[in-house]
Amino acid sequence: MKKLLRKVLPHMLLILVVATLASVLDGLISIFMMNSIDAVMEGNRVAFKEDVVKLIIIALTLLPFSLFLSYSKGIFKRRAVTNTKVDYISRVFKKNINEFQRDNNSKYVSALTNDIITIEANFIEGVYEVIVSIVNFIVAFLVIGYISPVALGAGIGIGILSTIISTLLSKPLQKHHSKRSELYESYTSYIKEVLSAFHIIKSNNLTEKVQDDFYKKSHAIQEKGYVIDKISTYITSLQNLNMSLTFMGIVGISTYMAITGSLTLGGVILIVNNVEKLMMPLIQLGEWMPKIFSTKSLFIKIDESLKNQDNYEETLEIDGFKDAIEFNNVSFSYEDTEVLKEISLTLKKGEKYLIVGPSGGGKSTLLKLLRKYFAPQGGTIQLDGINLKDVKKESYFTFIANVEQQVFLFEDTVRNNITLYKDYTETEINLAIDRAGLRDYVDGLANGLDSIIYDNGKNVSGGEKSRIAIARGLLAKSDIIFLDEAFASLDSAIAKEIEKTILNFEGVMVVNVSHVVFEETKKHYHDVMVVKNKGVYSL
Ligand SMILES: Nc1ncnc2c1ncn2[C@@H]1O[C@H](COP(=O)(O)OP(=O)(O)OP(=O)(O)O)[C@@H](O)[C@H]1O
Repeated sequence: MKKLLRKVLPHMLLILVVATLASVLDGLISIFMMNSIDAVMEGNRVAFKEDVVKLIIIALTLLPFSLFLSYSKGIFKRRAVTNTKVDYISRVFKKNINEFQRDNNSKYVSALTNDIITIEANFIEGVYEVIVSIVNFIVAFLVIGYISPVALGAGIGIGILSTIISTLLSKPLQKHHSKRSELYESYTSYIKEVLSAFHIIKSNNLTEKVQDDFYKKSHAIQEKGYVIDKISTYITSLQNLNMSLTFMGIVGISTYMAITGSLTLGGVILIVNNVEKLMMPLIQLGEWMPKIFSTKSLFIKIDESLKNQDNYEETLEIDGFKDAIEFNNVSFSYEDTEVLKEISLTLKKGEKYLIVGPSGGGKSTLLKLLRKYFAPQGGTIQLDGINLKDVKKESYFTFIANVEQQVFLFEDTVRNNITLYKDYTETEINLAIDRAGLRDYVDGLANGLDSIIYDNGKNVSGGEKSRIAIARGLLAKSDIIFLDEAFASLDSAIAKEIEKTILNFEGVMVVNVSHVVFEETKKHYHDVMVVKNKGVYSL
């Protein structure tokens, strides 16, 4: 909340300056109007004419300021909303990989859509309204004070009462906004699940159940929105009642002062005119302050969800993988499930390792430790003699490539999908394509490397996706390639062919976690290891 305000401070100051100038000009219009009415009452034609000319000049000057004020609001909102979104996404990418994977990513989608829309409607819009209202209130306050301190005293009373009411009433709103945000999160997750399971739902005749569940979830959100609107209406009604009573009071006081001769007719008109200008900002403040306060819970929720539990400071950069990765008595547990216990092993540069074992044995966990998604709770993993825990992730990730069963492809050219938007020469790209066995695929495309891959590879086969992932690793000149069930969904002939290609990579260490084991390729690995019963054993 505070960070966002700091970032848009110059825009807020601009609004403050423009709103102040516009409001002062408006106040001057009231004063010259009062003077012109009093001049008419006194029969002073010369003074009347002068005041009317001044009135017209000020009214014309006010026009560009009013336009600029609404323009500044647009700029302020655009900047504040963009900033909130960009800041959010950059903080999401600061999450640790394992902590991000532990969450359902609908949480982030919901925050980026629903929560940010609420922040825009209640906080960002609210900040603008509050600045303008405060400025208008102060100017109307000074104008009335200039004519009648008594009426001004009444104005102070309204201000204090109104602020107290707004603050007290914003508490229940905060709670409901936070609850609605949670409902949105679960709703977004549900929609994602239902749309991904479209064919399963249709082919198992589950449409009615889905529609029923969908109704319940949508209804819960609408119900919460209804409660929020209801509370907001109560708040606004109370504020309006407060304003109406005070308005009547001030008009009564100024009329009485006119009857007793302590105020001119122009003065009464000025006060009546400015009481409204004093009231409107207060009504606005009464409406917007609870909305602004209610978003506090959303900012807190977003902050909490973006915090990393593990904030270990990595200090070392590496310039490549030179010798070996060693596990020294490494133990790892998920909460209370111990998966690996005091394992020791050495993986050497350029060598190829096949990791097998029963389901749930801990193969993926071993790979996650190697990929630095987790750090072990016991023992150490040494990379060329230094503790992997101390190596900066970005630095380590430069030298490793991951090939998984699910390969993510961007909706972009084959070239950009292979280079991952980094600069390489045509020779380097072509070499990687040849070594990954992608030559036939690329040559068969109408536009070669400039052909577009659509919708996460709808027009690319499973084997071609794996080869693209391998070409990425080769091009990045990775020293280590980790494969995680990379061949699981491939035709065995294609899988064997890709595996053979990888086994021939010189100088590259390969760690292949796989259920799919081919006898003819198995013998080409330097070591085949089984991960089971919390240990790792060479076959
Ligand atoms: N994020 C997690 N939180 C809690 N427990 C987990 C988590 N990930 C894995 N486990 C548990 O740790 C154990 C090892 O899981 P792991 O995924 O490493 O096994 P695996 O050998 O790769 O299994 P599979 O071959 O079925 O993929 C399993 O009992 C699993 O339930």
